[in-house]
Amino acid sequence: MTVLVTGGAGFIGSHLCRALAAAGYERIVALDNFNSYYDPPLKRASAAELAVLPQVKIIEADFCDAPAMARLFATERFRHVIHLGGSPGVPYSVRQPAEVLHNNVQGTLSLLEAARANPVERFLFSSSSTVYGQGVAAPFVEDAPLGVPASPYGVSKRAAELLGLNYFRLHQVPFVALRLFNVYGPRLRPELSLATFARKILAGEPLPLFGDGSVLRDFTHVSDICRGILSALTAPHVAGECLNLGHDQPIAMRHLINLIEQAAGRRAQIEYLPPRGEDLPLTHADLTKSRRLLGYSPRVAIAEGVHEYISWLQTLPRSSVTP
Ligand SMILES: Cc1cn([C@H]2C[C@H](O)[C@@H](COP(=O)(O)OP(=O)(O)O[C@H]3O[C@H](C)C(=O)[C@H](O)[C@H]3O)O2)c(=O)[nH]c1=O
Repeated sequence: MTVLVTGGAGFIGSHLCRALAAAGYERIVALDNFNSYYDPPLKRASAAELAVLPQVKIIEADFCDAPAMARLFATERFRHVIHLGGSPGVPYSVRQPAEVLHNNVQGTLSLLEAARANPVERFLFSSSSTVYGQGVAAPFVEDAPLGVPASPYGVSKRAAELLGLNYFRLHQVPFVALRLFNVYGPRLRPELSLATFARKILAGEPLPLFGDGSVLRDFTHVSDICRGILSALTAPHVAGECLNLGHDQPIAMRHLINLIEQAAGRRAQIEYLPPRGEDLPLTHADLTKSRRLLGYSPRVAIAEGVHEYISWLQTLPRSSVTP
């Protein structure tokens, strides 16, 4: 019985494949198209480390290629699909909306179609806190009305959620939308705030801060996210649901900078830039539903996670840390 992980060589995917193997899943297909969204050698290195695990098979393919996915699903007979892949960047989606909509919506559709023809026990989709949009009261509750997303990325995640929920109703694909809140940890994508700030501070360069540092983010450690995903594979009564995987303790960006300063033992220089229209002022997960349905309870405090991240960054060769 095989589990498919799309985006398997990416940041969350590479952690998840290890967590699945450690939890006893014996065959894991990590699908990735190794696109150039961020440093391809980083992903190749991550895939090479994964390939050492006997449970993991890496397949290089594009999940937007519907005929290829139909063939793959017919051959592999997946038990579970965990769809993490896609175009992940909020500002990138403002620059390249067509590409992001294609990868995140068309790509999800081609996997849903393949799962419709080759039934699976669970289809987990990595959605995002960005679907909550503007003007929603915090903490964000899954079944309360949503605002308009601030970015094409948020739109694409909401559209993909709606497709999956529709396939659950029409075709009984056991779809679950997991709304992830600012996931971080070792191997974090280098363009995100924690990675950017840490690299700049270690290099003694000014870091770019959009706004005055009061933006709040509910940073969630990747190990907590992996525990939530594993629970969602087997928990009863979750098909057709949207569930938050967050930390429920938002911090201001200026506090994040302080934590990095403490962990790195260096002071930050800050270049203040105007706020960006695509950024929500706040993300904050209400965890009532995911605690009830998944037994989800995040364990890693942000100070501990930032410390771990800085220690990991300092193990890398100097050339790959330089911003
Ligand atoms: C890279 C960068 C960011 N920022 C600001 C922009 C935001 O207000 C805040 C957090 O940005 P970050 O890049 O950490 O992540 P988000 O834009 O919240 O989006 C991320 O979290 C959601 C849930 C996803 O679903 C996305 O996949 C993921 O990209 O810091 C800066 O001020 N300077 C910088 O250099």
